[in-house]
Amino acid sequence: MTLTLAEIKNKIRPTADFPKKGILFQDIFPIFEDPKATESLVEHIINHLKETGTKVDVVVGLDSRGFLLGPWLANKLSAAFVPVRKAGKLPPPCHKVGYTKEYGTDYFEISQTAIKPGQNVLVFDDLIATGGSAKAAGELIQLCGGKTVKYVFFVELTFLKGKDALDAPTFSLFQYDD
Ligand SMILES: O=P(O)(O)OC[C@H]1O[C@H](OP(=O)(O)OP(=O)(O)O)[C@H](O)[C@@H]1O
Ligand SMILES: Nc1ncnc2[nH]cnc12
Ligand SMILES: [Mg+2]
Repeated sequence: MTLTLAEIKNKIRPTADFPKKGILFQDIFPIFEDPKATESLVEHIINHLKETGTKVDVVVGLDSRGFLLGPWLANKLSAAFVPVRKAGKLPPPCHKVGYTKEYGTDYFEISQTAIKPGQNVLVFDDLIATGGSAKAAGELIQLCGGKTVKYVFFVELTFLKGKDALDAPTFSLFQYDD
């Protein structure tokens, strides 16, 4: 039995002032404590992609929470999976970009050879806040010659307007507006 979006959203656990004062942290890990909820999450995403006829050659998952379902989605779409990793984790040659997220700054890297020029890429992550992380992933995909066709998240913090920074349409299952 597939869980409804409302049933899955109920499992997300908010914590005030984590990891920094002023941040309301939305913890998605309790969803994964329930295998049915996890499976339903995948089903809801795949149904949307099928309904919208999204053609995907490569799913790019963002280190680290984008690795939770990225390979699973790639498998369901018969697509490749490619990781974007935090700096220093992937062997060279890599492309590298710096970015700012809701509670810090970081660097992301991608293997220069993992995406072939012209491939259609879907970026997957658990959550979009300011959009800094997803935008950096889009820049890395451009450096590889790939074309980002969609950004997919479970959670969107709409009040931070992260999707305005992105170069392709976004899809999110759960929105929080404060
Ligand atoms: O839209 P933004 O403001 O860029 O924030 C969103 C990003 O922040 C979190 O990752 P984080 O870097 O905290 O690390 P993790 O995935 O390894 O937990 C989250 O998983 C997203 O990747
Ligand atoms: N408010 C938030 N909750 C969980 N993960 C996040 N990543 C960036 N902002 C976040
Ligand atoms: Mg992350």
